[in-house]
Amino acid sequence: MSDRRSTDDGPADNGRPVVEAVNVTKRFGSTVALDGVDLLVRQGETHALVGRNGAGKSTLVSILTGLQTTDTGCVAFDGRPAPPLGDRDAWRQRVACVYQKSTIIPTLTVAENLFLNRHARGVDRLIRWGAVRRAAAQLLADWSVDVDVRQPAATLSVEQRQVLEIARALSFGARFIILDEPTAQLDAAAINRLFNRIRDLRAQGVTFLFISHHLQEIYEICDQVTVFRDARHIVTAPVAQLSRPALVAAMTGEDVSLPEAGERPPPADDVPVVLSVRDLVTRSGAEFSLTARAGEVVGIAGGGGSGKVEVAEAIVGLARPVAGTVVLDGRTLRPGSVPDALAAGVGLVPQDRHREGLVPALSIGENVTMTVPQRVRRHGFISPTRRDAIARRTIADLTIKAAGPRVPVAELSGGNQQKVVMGRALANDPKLLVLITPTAGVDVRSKQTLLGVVEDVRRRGSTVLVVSDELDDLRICDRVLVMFAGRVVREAAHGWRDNDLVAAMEGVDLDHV
Ligand SMILES: Nc1ncnc2c1ncn2[C@@H]1O[C@H](COP(=O)(O)OP(=O)(O)OP(=O)(O)O)[C@@H](O)[C@H]1O
Repeated sequence: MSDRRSTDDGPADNGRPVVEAVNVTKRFGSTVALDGVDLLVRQGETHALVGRNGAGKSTLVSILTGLQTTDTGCVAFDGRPAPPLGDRDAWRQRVACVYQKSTIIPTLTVAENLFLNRHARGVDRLIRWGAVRRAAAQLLADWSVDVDVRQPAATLSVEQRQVLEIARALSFGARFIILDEPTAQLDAAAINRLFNRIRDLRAQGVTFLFISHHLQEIYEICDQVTVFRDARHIVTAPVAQLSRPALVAAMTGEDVSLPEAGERPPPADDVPVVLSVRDLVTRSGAEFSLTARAGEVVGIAGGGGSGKVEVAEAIVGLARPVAGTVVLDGRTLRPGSVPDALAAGVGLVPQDRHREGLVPALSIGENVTMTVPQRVRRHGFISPTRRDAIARRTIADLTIKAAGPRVPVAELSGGNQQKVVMGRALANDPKLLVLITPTAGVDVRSKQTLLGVVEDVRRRGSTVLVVSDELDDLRICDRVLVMFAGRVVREAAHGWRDNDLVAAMEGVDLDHV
Protein backbone atom coordinates (compact mmCIF):
# COMPACT_ATOMS: atom_id res chain seq x y z
CA MET A 1 0.00 0.00 0.00
CA SER A 2 1.33 3.43 -0.87
CA ASP A 3 2.39 5.61 2.02
CA ARG A 4 -0.14 8.39 2.49
CA ARG A 5 1.54 10.20 5.32
CA SER A 6 0.02 13.57 5.97
CA THR A 7 2.20 16.58 5.27
CA ASP A 8 0.51 18.90 7.76
CA ASP A 9 1.58 19.24 11.33
CA GLY A 10 -1.47 17.69 13.02
CA PRO A 11 -1.47 14.47 14.99
CA ALA A 12 -2.02 12.67 11.69
CA ASP A 13 1.69 13.07 10.98
CA ASN A 14 2.86 11.12 13.96
CA GLY A 15 -0.09 8.81 14.42
CA ARG A 16 0.38 5.10 13.99
CA PRO A 17 -2.15 3.35 11.71
CA VAL A 18 -5.30 2.56 13.69
CA VAL A 19 -6.99 0.88 10.80
CA GLU A 20 -5.75 -0.14 7.42
CA ALA A 21 -7.70 -1.68 4.55
CA VAL A 22 -5.51 -2.94 1.75
CA ASN A 23 -6.67 -3.74 -1.76
CA VAL A 24 -10.20 -4.61 -0.65
CA THR A 25 -12.63 -5.93 -3.23
CA LYS A 26 -16.28 -6.74 -2.59
CA ARG A 27 -18.91 -7.91 -5.08
CA PHE A 28 -22.65 -8.33 -4.73
CA GLY A 29 -23.67 -10.53 -7.65
CA SER A 30 -22.66 -8.58 -10.73
CA THR A 31 -22.19 -5.31 -8.79
CA VAL A 32 -18.65 -4.45 -7.81
CA ALA A 33 -19.16 -2.40 -4.63
CA LEU A 34 -15.43 -2.06 -3.85
CA ASP A 35 -12.70 -2.53 -6.41
CA GLY A 36 -9.29 -2.90 -4.79
CA VAL A 37 -9.64 0.05 -2.41
CA ASP A 38 -7.20 1.16 0.26
CA LEU A 39 -7.82 3.17 3.40
CA LEU A 40 -5.33 4.19 6.04
CA VAL A 41 -6.50 6.01 9.15
CA ARG A 42 -3.94 7.14 11.69
CA GLN A 43 -4.33 7.50 15.41
CA GLY A 44 -5.92 10.73 16.57
CA GLU A 45 -7.05 11.97 13.20
CA THR A 46 -10.58 12.67 12.04
CA HIS A 47 -10.63 11.17 8.59
CA ALA A 48 -13.41 11.89 6.12
CA LEU A 49 -14.64 9.26 3.70
CA VAL A 50 -16.60 10.84 0.88
CA GLY A 51 -18.00 9.76 -2.44
CA ARG A 52 -21.14 9.84 -4.49
CA ASN A 53 -24.11 7.68 -3.63
CA GLY A 54 -23.20 4.09 -4.37
CA ALA A 55 -19.45 4.78 -4.33
CA GLY A 56 -18.94 2.00 -1.78
CA LYS A 57 -18.64 3.86 1.55
CA SER A 58 -21.22 1.82 3.48
CA THR A 59 -19.84 -1.39 2.08
CA LEU A 60 -16.40 -0.50 3.41
CA VAL A 61 -17.94 0.43 6.77
CA SER A 62 -19.64 -2.96 6.98
CA ILE A 63 -16.26 -4.60 6.30
CA LEU A 64 -14.44 -2.40 8.82
CA THR A 65 -17.01 -3.27 11.49
CA GLY A 66 -16.92 -7.01 10.80
CA LEU A 67 -20.43 -7.28 9.40
CA GLN A 68 -19.19 -8.51 6.03
CA THR A 69 -16.06 -10.20 4.76
CA THR A 70 -13.89 -9.00 1.92
CA ASP A 71 -13.75 -11.02 -1.30
CA THR A 72 -10.07 -10.18 -1.57
CA GLY A 73 -7.77 -7.86 0.36
CA CYS A 74 -7.42 -7.48 4.10
CA VAL A 75 -8.12 -5.27 7.07
CA ALA A 76 -5.83 -4.65 10.02
CA PHE A 77 -6.32 -2.80 13.31
CA ASP A 78 -3.27 -1.40 15.07
CA GLY A 79 -1.11 -3.35 12.65
CA ARG A 80 -2.71 -6.70 13.50
CA PRO A 81 -5.10 -8.66 11.27
CA ALA A 82 -8.81 -8.11 11.96
CA PRO A 83 -10.43 -10.67 14.28
CA PRO A 84 -12.58 -13.51 12.93
CA LEU A 85 -16.10 -12.39 11.96
CA GLY A 86 -17.80 -14.34 14.74
CA ASP A 87 -15.77 -12.79 17.57
CA ARG A 88 -18.09 -9.84 18.16
CA ASP A 89 -16.41 -8.82 21.42
CA ALA A 90 -13.05 -8.49 19.71
CA TRP A 91 -14.61 -6.30 17.01
CA ARG A 92 -16.38 -4.14 19.60
CA GLN A 93 -13.06 -3.47 21.32
CA ARG A 94 -11.56 -2.18 18.09
CA VAL A 95 -14.26 -0.25 16.28
CA ALA A 96 -17.83 1.03 16.51
CA CYS A 97 -20.10 2.69 14.01
CA VAL A 98 -22.75 5.23 14.89
CA TYR A 99 -25.32 4.98 12.11
CA GLN A 100 -28.01 7.44 11.12
CA LYS A 101 -30.52 4.86 12.28
CA SER A 102 -29.91 4.37 15.97
CA THR A 103 -29.09 0.94 17.39
CA ILE A 104 -30.28 2.02 20.85
CA ILE A 105 -33.25 -0.03 22.05
CA PRO A 106 -36.04 2.45 22.88
CA THR A 107 -37.87 0.26 25.39
CA LEU A 108 -34.81 -0.08 27.65
CA THR A 109 -33.36 2.55 29.96
CA VAL A 110 -30.13 4.35 29.23
CA ALA A 111 -28.27 2.16 31.77
CA GLU A 112 -29.68 -1.03 30.27
CA ASN A 113 -28.66 0.05 26.80
CA LEU A 114 -25.15 0.79 27.95
CA PHE A 115 -24.69 -2.54 29.69
CA LEU A 116 -26.82 -4.78 27.52
CA ASN A 117 -25.54 -8.37 27.94
CA ARG A 118 -22.76 -7.36 30.32
CA HIS A 119 -24.72 -6.66 33.49
CA ALA A 120 -22.99 -6.89 36.82
CA ARG A 121 -24.22 -10.11 38.44
CA GLY A 122 -23.90 -11.19 42.03
CA VAL A 123 -22.77 -14.63 43.20
CA ASP A 124 -26.44 -15.66 42.98
CA ARG A 125 -26.30 -14.76 39.23
CA LEU A 126 -28.93 -12.07 39.72
CA ILE A 127 -28.38 -8.77 37.96
CA ARG A 128 -27.26 -6.03 40.35
CA TRP A 129 -29.31 -3.14 38.98
CA GLY A 130 -27.89 -0.65 41.46
CA ALA A 131 -24.36 -1.52 40.32
CA VAL A 132 -25.38 -1.33 36.65
CA ARG A 133 -26.87 2.12 37.16
CA ARG A 134 -23.84 3.35 39.08
CA ALA A 135 -21.46 2.04 36.41
CA ALA A 136 -23.56 3.65 33.69
CA ALA A 137 -23.63 6.98 35.52
CA GLN A 138 -19.85 6.83 36.02
CA LEU A 139 -19.28 6.02 32.36
CA LEU A 140 -21.40 8.93 31.20
CA ALA A 141 -19.73 11.27 33.67
CA ASP A 142 -16.29 10.13 32.41
CA TRP A 143 -17.23 11.19 28.91
CA SER A 144 -19.15 14.31 30.03
CA VAL A 145 -22.51 13.02 28.86
CA ASP A 146 -25.35 14.66 30.75
CA VAL A 147 -28.17 12.10 30.58
CA ASP A 148 -30.16 10.42 33.37
CA VAL A 149 -29.32 6.70 33.26
CA ARG A 150 -32.82 5.72 34.49
CA GLN A 151 -34.45 7.50 31.57
CA PRO A 152 -36.12 5.24 28.96
CA ALA A 153 -34.09 5.49 25.74
CA ALA A 154 -37.28 6.27 23.81
CA THR A 155 -37.34 9.69 25.45
CA LEU A 156 -33.86 10.63 24.22
CA SER A 157 -33.34 13.08 21.39
CA VAL A 158 -31.45 12.00 18.27
CA GLU A 159 -28.46 13.93 19.59
CA GLN A 160 -28.55 12.24 23.00
CA ARG A 161 -28.85 8.82 21.36
CA GLN A 162 -25.80 9.48 19.24
CA VAL A 163 -23.77 10.58 22.22
CA LEU A 164 -24.91 7.50 24.10
CA GLU A 165 -23.79 5.28 21.24
CA ILE A 166 -20.39 6.94 21.25
CA ALA A 167 -20.09 6.47 25.03
CA ARG A 168 -21.10 2.83 24.69
CA ALA A 169 -18.46 2.27 22.01
CA LEU A 170 -15.80 3.86 24.20
CA SER A 171 -16.83 1.69 27.14
CA PHE A 172 -16.08 -1.43 25.10
CA GLY A 173 -12.58 -0.11 24.69
CA ALA A 174 -12.93 1.04 21.09
CA ARG A 175 -10.90 4.13 20.28
CA PHE A 176 -11.82 4.14 16.59
CA ILE A 177 -15.33 5.34 15.84
CA ILE A 178 -17.08 5.57 12.50
CA LEU A 179 -19.72 8.27 12.24
CA ASP A 180 -22.01 7.55 9.28
CA GLU A 181 -23.77 10.78 8.28
CA PRO A 182 -24.06 11.82 11.93
CA THR A 183 -25.40 15.30 11.23
CA ALA A 184 -28.24 14.27 8.92
CA GLN A 185 -30.91 14.66 11.59
CA LEU A 186 -29.34 17.35 13.75
CA ASP A 187 -29.98 21.08 13.77
CA ALA A 188 -27.17 23.64 13.67
CA ALA A 189 -26.75 23.92 17.44
CA ALA A 190 -26.63 20.14 17.91
CA ILE A 191 -24.09 19.83 15.08
CA ASN A 192 -21.89 22.35 16.88
CA ARG A 193 -22.09 20.38 20.10
CA LEU A 194 -21.28 17.14 18.25
CA PHE A 195 -18.25 18.76 16.62
CA ASN A 196 -17.02 20.06 19.97
CA ARG A 197 -17.36 16.58 21.38
CA ILE A 198 -15.43 15.12 18.44
CA ARG A 199 -12.67 17.68 19.02
CA ASP A 200 -12.52 16.82 22.74
CA LEU A 201 -12.38 13.09 22.09
CA ARG A 202 -9.82 13.57 19.38
CA ALA A 203 -7.63 15.42 21.87
CA GLN A 204 -7.97 12.37 24.11
CA GLY A 205 -6.70 10.12 21.34
CA VAL A 206 -9.96 8.89 19.80
CA THR A 207 -9.82 8.42 16.04
CA PHE A 208 -12.81 9.05 13.79
CA LEU A 209 -13.86 8.05 10.31
CA PHE A 210 -16.44 10.63 9.33
CA ILE A 211 -18.87 10.05 6.48
CA SER A 212 -20.92 12.97 5.24
CA HIS A 213 -22.34 14.47 2.09
CA HIS A 214 -22.03 17.95 3.63
CA LEU A 215 -18.70 19.01 2.30
CA GLN A 216 -18.44 22.09 4.51
CA GLU A 217 -18.46 19.72 7.51
CA ILE A 218 -15.45 17.91 6.11
CA TYR A 219 -13.57 21.20 6.04
CA GLU A 220 -14.72 22.09 9.53
CA ILE A 221 -13.95 18.93 11.44
CA CYS A 222 -11.67 16.60 9.45
CA ASP A 223 -7.88 16.54 8.94
CA GLN A 224 -7.67 13.96 6.18
CA VAL A 225 -10.05 13.01 3.42
CA THR A 226 -10.34 9.91 1.29
CA VAL A 227 -12.48 9.98 -1.84
CA PHE A 228 -14.06 6.93 -3.45
CA ARG A 229 -15.62 7.01 -6.86
CA ASP A 230 -17.34 4.11 -8.60
CA ALA A 231 -15.99 1.58 -6.08
CA ARG A 232 -12.41 2.83 -6.46
CA HIS A 233 -10.06 4.80 -4.26
CA ILE A 234 -9.38 8.14 -5.97
CA VAL A 235 -7.34 10.18 -3.53
CA THR A 236 -6.31 10.58 0.11
CA ALA A 237 -5.05 14.00 1.12
CA PRO A 238 -4.94 16.45 4.01
CA VAL A 239 -8.20 18.39 3.88
CA ALA A 240 -6.30 21.67 3.84
CA GLN A 241 -4.63 20.68 0.59
CA LEU A 242 -7.78 19.81 -1.32
CA SER A 243 -9.94 22.75 -2.40
CA ARG A 244 -13.68 22.30 -2.53
CA PRO A 245 -13.79 22.25 -6.36
CA ALA A 246 -10.97 19.70 -6.36
CA LEU A 247 -12.85 17.58 -3.84
CA VAL A 248 -16.06 17.71 -5.88
CA ALA A 249 -14.12 16.92 -9.03
CA ALA A 250 -12.52 13.91 -7.31
CA MET A 251 -15.95 12.69 -6.24
CA THR A 252 -17.72 13.21 -9.51
CA GLY A 253 -15.01 13.27 -12.16
CA GLU A 254 -16.37 16.66 -13.28
CA ASP A 255 -17.22 20.15 -12.06
CA VAL A 256 -20.67 20.45 -10.55
CA SER A 257 -22.68 23.55 -9.77
CA LEU A 258 -26.05 23.39 -8.07
CA PRO A 259 -29.15 24.92 -9.63
CA GLU A 260 -30.65 28.14 -8.34
CA ALA A 261 -33.98 29.73 -9.07
CA GLY A 262 -33.75 32.41 -11.71
CA GLU A 263 -35.04 35.90 -11.03
CA ARG A 264 -38.81 35.65 -11.66
CA PRO A 265 -41.49 38.24 -10.93
CA PRO A 266 -44.13 37.08 -8.45
CA PRO A 267 -46.95 35.27 -10.29
CA ALA A 268 -49.77 37.49 -11.56
CA ASP A 269 -53.19 37.39 -9.94
CA ASP A 270 -54.67 35.49 -12.86
CA VAL A 271 -52.26 32.55 -12.36
CA PRO A 272 -54.41 29.90 -10.67
CA VAL A 273 -53.94 29.22 -6.97
CA VAL A 274 -52.92 25.56 -6.59
CA LEU A 275 -52.47 25.37 -2.83
CA SER A 276 -54.27 27.24 -0.14
CA VAL A 277 -53.43 26.48 3.48
CA ARG A 278 -55.69 28.38 5.87
CA ASP A 279 -55.03 28.82 9.59
CA LEU A 280 -53.43 25.43 10.01
CA VAL A 281 -52.59 24.53 13.61
CA THR A 282 -50.53 21.40 14.27
CA ARG A 283 -50.71 19.18 17.35
CA SER A 284 -47.83 20.96 19.02
CA GLY A 285 -49.27 24.35 18.20
CA ALA A 286 -47.36 25.43 15.07
CA GLU A 287 -49.42 27.84 12.97
CA PHE A 288 -49.25 28.23 9.22
CA SER A 289 -51.08 29.79 6.28
CA LEU A 290 -50.00 29.96 2.64
CA THR A 291 -51.35 30.66 -0.81
CA ALA A 292 -49.21 29.31 -3.66
CA ARG A 293 -49.88 29.59 -7.36
CA ALA A 294 -49.15 27.33 -10.31
CA GLY A 295 -45.46 27.22 -11.16
CA GLU A 296 -44.30 28.58 -7.78
CA VAL A 297 -41.57 26.97 -5.73
CA VAL A 298 -42.01 27.89 -2.07
CA GLY A 299 -39.52 27.03 0.64
CA ILE A 300 -40.43 26.34 4.24
CA ALA A 301 -37.28 26.72 6.30
CA GLY A 302 -36.45 26.47 9.97
CA GLY A 303 -34.23 24.65 12.43
CA GLY A 304 -35.13 21.68 14.64
CA GLY A 305 -38.31 22.36 16.61
CA SER A 306 -39.39 25.20 14.28
CA GLY A 307 -42.49 23.29 13.22
CA LYS A 308 -41.65 23.18 9.50
CA VAL A 309 -41.81 19.40 9.18
CA GLU A 310 -44.99 19.19 11.26
CA VAL A 311 -46.65 21.77 9.05
CA ALA A 312 -45.60 19.92 5.89
CA GLU A 313 -46.79 16.62 7.33
CA ALA A 314 -50.16 18.18 8.18
CA ILE A 315 -50.49 19.54 4.63
CA VAL A 316 -49.92 16.13 3.05
CA GLY A 317 -51.99 14.14 5.55
CA LEU A 318 -49.13 12.41 7.38
CA ALA A 319 -50.29 14.14 10.57
CA ARG A 320 -53.74 15.36 11.55
CA PRO A 321 -53.85 19.08 12.32
CA VAL A 322 -56.01 20.34 15.18
CA ALA A 323 -57.42 23.17 13.07
CA GLY A 324 -57.34 24.67 9.60
CA THR A 325 -57.95 23.59 6.03
CA VAL A 326 -55.81 22.60 3.08
CA VAL A 327 -57.29 23.17 -0.36
CA LEU A 328 -55.55 21.71 -3.41
CA ASP A 329 -56.76 22.84 -6.80
CA GLY A 330 -60.19 23.63 -5.38
CA ARG A 331 -60.54 20.39 -3.43
CA THR A 332 -60.47 20.43 0.38
CA LEU A 333 -58.20 17.61 1.60
CA ARG A 334 -59.37 15.24 4.29
CA PRO A 335 -57.25 16.03 7.39
CA GLY A 336 -54.80 13.30 8.28
CA SER A 337 -55.39 11.24 5.14
CA VAL A 338 -52.39 10.53 2.88
CA PRO A 339 -54.52 8.52 0.39
CA ASP A 340 -56.84 11.52 -0.02
CA ALA A 341 -53.88 13.84 -0.55
CA LEU A 342 -52.36 11.47 -3.14
CA ALA A 343 -55.71 11.15 -4.93
CA ALA A 344 -55.98 14.95 -5.04
CA GLY A 345 -52.58 15.20 -6.75
CA VAL A 346 -49.93 15.45 -4.04
CA GLY A 347 -46.50 13.97 -4.70
CA LEU A 348 -44.55 13.45 -1.51
CA VAL A 349 -40.95 12.92 -0.49
CA PRO A 350 -41.29 12.29 3.26
CA GLN A 351 -38.61 13.01 5.82
CA ASP A 352 -38.19 9.43 6.94
CA ARG A 353 -37.79 7.28 3.87
CA HIS A 354 -37.36 4.20 6.07
CA ARG A 355 -40.72 4.67 7.73
CA GLU A 356 -43.00 6.30 5.19
CA GLY A 357 -41.00 6.07 2.03
CA LEU A 358 -40.09 2.68 0.73
CA VAL A 359 -40.69 -1.03 0.97
CA PRO A 360 -37.09 -2.30 0.86
CA ALA A 361 -37.89 -5.86 -0.19
CA LEU A 362 -39.83 -4.71 -3.26
CA SER A 363 -38.22 -3.73 -6.54
CA ILE A 364 -37.55 -0.22 -7.81
CA GLY A 365 -40.48 -0.68 -10.21
CA GLU A 366 -42.88 -1.78 -7.49
CA ASN A 367 -41.88 1.10 -5.24
CA VAL A 368 -42.04 3.76 -7.92
CA THR A 369 -45.51 2.69 -9.12
CA MET A 370 -46.94 1.91 -5.69
CA THR A 371 -49.15 4.98 -5.61
CA VAL A 372 -50.21 4.78 -9.27
CA PRO A 373 -51.60 1.27 -9.77
CA GLN A 374 -53.83 2.57 -12.57
CA ARG A 375 -50.75 3.39 -14.65
CA VAL A 376 -49.43 -0.16 -14.58
CA ARG A 377 -52.71 -2.05 -15.07
CA ARG A 378 -53.59 -3.77 -18.32
CA HIS A 379 -56.95 -5.56 -18.68
CA GLY A 380 -57.31 -5.33 -14.92
CA PHE A 381 -53.97 -6.97 -14.16
CA ILE A 382 -50.64 -5.47 -13.18
CA SER A 383 -48.45 -5.39 -16.26
CA PRO A 384 -44.79 -6.00 -15.36
CA THR A 385 -43.81 -4.61 -18.76
CA ARG A 386 -45.52 -1.28 -18.06
CA ARG A 387 -44.08 -1.20 -14.59
CA ASP A 388 -40.58 -1.86 -15.90
CA ALA A 389 -41.00 0.88 -18.50
CA ILE A 390 -41.96 3.48 -15.87
CA ALA A 391 -39.14 2.35 -13.60
CA ARG A 392 -36.60 2.46 -16.45
CA ARG A 393 -37.58 6.03 -17.18
CA THR A 394 -37.19 6.94 -13.51
CA ILE A 395 -33.79 5.25 -13.37
CA ALA A 396 -32.66 7.24 -16.41
CA ASP A 397 -34.24 10.59 -15.44
CA LEU A 398 -32.88 10.54 -11.91
CA THR A 399 -29.63 8.69 -12.76
CA ILE A 400 -30.30 5.95 -10.24
CA LYS A 401 -27.36 3.59 -9.89
CA ALA A 402 -28.98 0.16 -10.29
CA ALA A 403 -28.70 -2.85 -12.57
CA GLY A 404 -32.37 -2.65 -13.62
CA PRO A 405 -35.99 -1.96 -12.65
CA ARG A 406 -36.44 -5.24 -10.80
CA VAL A 407 -33.57 -4.74 -8.33
CA PRO A 408 -34.92 -4.68 -4.74
CA VAL A 409 -34.63 -1.24 -3.19
CA ALA A 410 -32.81 -2.82 -0.21
CA GLU A 411 -29.83 -3.39 -2.50
CA LEU A 412 -29.47 0.28 -3.43
CA SER A 413 -27.22 2.70 -1.62
CA GLY A 414 -28.91 5.27 0.64
CA GLY A 415 -28.80 8.15 -1.82
CA ASN A 416 -30.16 6.03 -4.63
CA GLN A 417 -33.03 4.95 -2.38
CA GLN A 418 -33.82 8.63 -1.90
CA LYS A 419 -34.02 9.01 -5.68
CA VAL A 420 -36.53 6.15 -5.82
CA VAL A 421 -38.66 8.05 -3.30
CA MET A 422 -38.47 11.09 -5.58
CA GLY A 423 -39.38 8.91 -8.57
CA ARG A 424 -42.45 7.68 -6.75
CA ALA A 425 -43.48 11.23 -5.85
CA LEU A 426 -43.28 12.18 -9.52
CA ALA A 427 -45.07 9.10 -10.84
CA ASN A 428 -48.56 10.62 -10.61
CA ASP A 429 -47.64 13.93 -12.26
CA PRO A 430 -48.36 15.80 -9.04
CA LYS A 431 -50.11 19.15 -8.94
CA LEU A 432 -48.34 19.77 -5.66
CA LEU A 433 -44.92 18.29 -4.97
CA VAL A 434 -43.92 18.38 -1.30
CA LEU A 435 -40.27 17.65 -0.61
CA ILE A 436 -39.28 17.25 3.03
CA THR A 437 -35.46 17.43 3.43
CA PRO A 438 -35.18 15.99 -0.08
CA THR A 439 -31.41 15.93 -0.38
CA ALA A 440 -30.58 14.35 3.00
CA GLY A 441 -27.91 11.73 2.36
CA VAL A 442 -27.62 12.68 -1.29
CA ASP A 443 -24.28 13.41 -2.96
CA VAL A 444 -23.55 16.69 -4.69
CA ARG A 445 -24.12 15.45 -8.25
CA SER A 446 -27.37 13.70 -7.27
CA LYS A 447 -28.43 16.85 -5.45
CA GLN A 448 -28.06 18.66 -8.73
CA THR A 449 -30.29 16.07 -10.43
CA LEU A 450 -32.97 16.12 -7.72
CA LEU A 451 -33.09 19.90 -7.48
CA GLY A 452 -33.09 20.12 -11.28
CA VAL A 453 -36.23 17.97 -11.34
CA VAL A 454 -38.03 20.65 -9.35
CA GLU A 455 -37.51 23.12 -12.17
CA ASP A 456 -39.12 20.68 -14.65
CA VAL A 457 -42.09 20.15 -12.35
CA ARG A 458 -42.51 23.90 -11.87
CA ARG A 459 -42.40 24.52 -15.61
CA ARG A 460 -45.25 22.06 -16.07
CA GLY A 461 -47.37 24.34 -13.87
CA SER A 462 -47.22 22.42 -10.61
CA THR A 463 -46.50 23.99 -7.26
CA VAL A 464 -43.56 22.78 -5.20
CA LEU A 465 -42.96 23.06 -1.46
CA VAL A 466 -39.36 22.55 -0.37
CA VAL A 467 -39.17 21.92 3.36
CA SER A 468 -35.58 22.08 4.50
CA ASP A 469 -32.91 23.88 6.47
CA GLU A 470 -30.33 23.31 3.74
CA LEU A 471 -29.49 26.53 1.94
CA ASP A 472 -28.71 24.62 -1.26
CA ASP A 473 -32.26 23.24 -1.27
CA LEU A 474 -33.79 26.63 -0.56
CA ARG A 475 -31.92 28.44 -3.32
CA ILE A 476 -34.21 26.90 -5.94
CA CYS A 477 -37.25 28.59 -4.32
CA ASP A 478 -39.01 31.75 -5.50
CA ARG A 479 -39.59 32.67 -1.87
CA VAL A 480 -38.88 31.11 1.50
CA LEU A 481 -41.08 31.18 4.59
CA VAL A 482 -38.87 30.89 7.64
CA MET A 483 -40.37 29.29 10.74
CA PHE A 484 -39.14 29.64 14.28
CA ALA A 485 -40.83 28.20 17.38
CA GLY A 486 -44.01 27.33 15.50
CA ARG A 487 -44.53 30.65 13.69
CA VAL A 488 -43.59 32.05 10.30
CA VAL A 489 -41.17 34.80 11.29
CA ARG A 490 -39.96 35.90 7.90
CA GLU A 491 -40.84 35.67 4.22
CA ALA A 492 -37.67 36.01 2.14
CA ALA A 493 -37.92 36.72 -1.56
CA HIS A 494 -35.50 35.05 -3.97
CA GLY A 495 -32.09 36.67 -3.71
CA TRP A 496 -31.89 36.48 0.12
CA ARG A 497 -28.49 36.49 1.70
CA ASP A 498 -27.30 33.32 3.46
CA ASN A 499 -26.64 35.20 6.70
CA ASP A 500 -30.13 36.65 6.84
CA LEU A 501 -31.81 33.35 6.27
CA VAL A 502 -29.64 31.49 8.77
CA ALA A 503 -30.24 34.23 11.34
CA ALA A 504 -34.00 34.04 10.82
CA MET A 505 -33.87 30.25 11.25
CA GLU A 506 -32.02 30.77 14.53
CA GLY A 507 -34.70 33.21 15.64
CA VAL A 508 -32.49 36.29 15.28
CA ASP A 509 -33.88 39.36 13.58
CA LEU A 510 -30.83 40.99 11.97
CA ASP A 511 -32.76 44.19 11.26
CA HIS A 512 -33.16 44.77 14.98
CA VAL A 513 -29.83 43.79 16.50
N1 LIG B 1 -26.59 -6.11 -0.07
C1 LIG B 1 -26.36 -5.66 -1.31
N2 LIG B 1 -26.75 -6.35 -2.40
C2 LIG B 1 -26.52 -5.90 -3.64
N3 LIG B 1 -25.87 -4.75 -3.93
C3 LIG B 1 -25.45 -4.01 -2.90
C4 LIG B 1 -25.67 -4.42 -1.54
N4 LIG B 1 -25.13 -3.47 -0.72
C5 LIG B 1 -24.60 -2.51 -1.54
N5 LIG B 1 -24.79 -2.84 -2.84
C6 LIG B 1 -24.33 -2.07 -4.02
O1 LIG B 1 -22.97 -1.75 -3.82
C7 LIG B 1 -22.70 -0.42 -4.31
C8 LIG B 1 -22.07 0.40 -3.21
O2 LIG B 1 -23.07 0.71 -2.24
P1 LIG B 1 -22.80 1.45 -0.85
O3 LIG B 1 -24.05 1.32 -0.03
O4 LIG B 1 -21.54 0.93 -0.26
O5 LIG B 1 -22.61 2.96 -1.34
P2 LIG B 1 -22.42 4.31 -0.48
O6 LIG B 1 -21.17 4.95 -0.98
O7 LIG B 1 -22.50 4.01 0.97
O8 LIG B 1 -23.66 5.19 -0.95
P3 LIG B 1 -24.64 6.27 -0.16
O9 LIG B 1 -23.88 7.55 -0.07
O10 LIG B 1 -25.80 6.41 -1.10
O11 LIG B 1 -25.03 5.67 1.16
C9 LIG B 1 -24.03 0.12 -4.82
O12 LIG B 1 -24.07 -0.06 -6.22
C10 LIG B 1 -25.07 -0.73 -4.14
O13 LIG B 1 -26.23 -0.83 -4.93
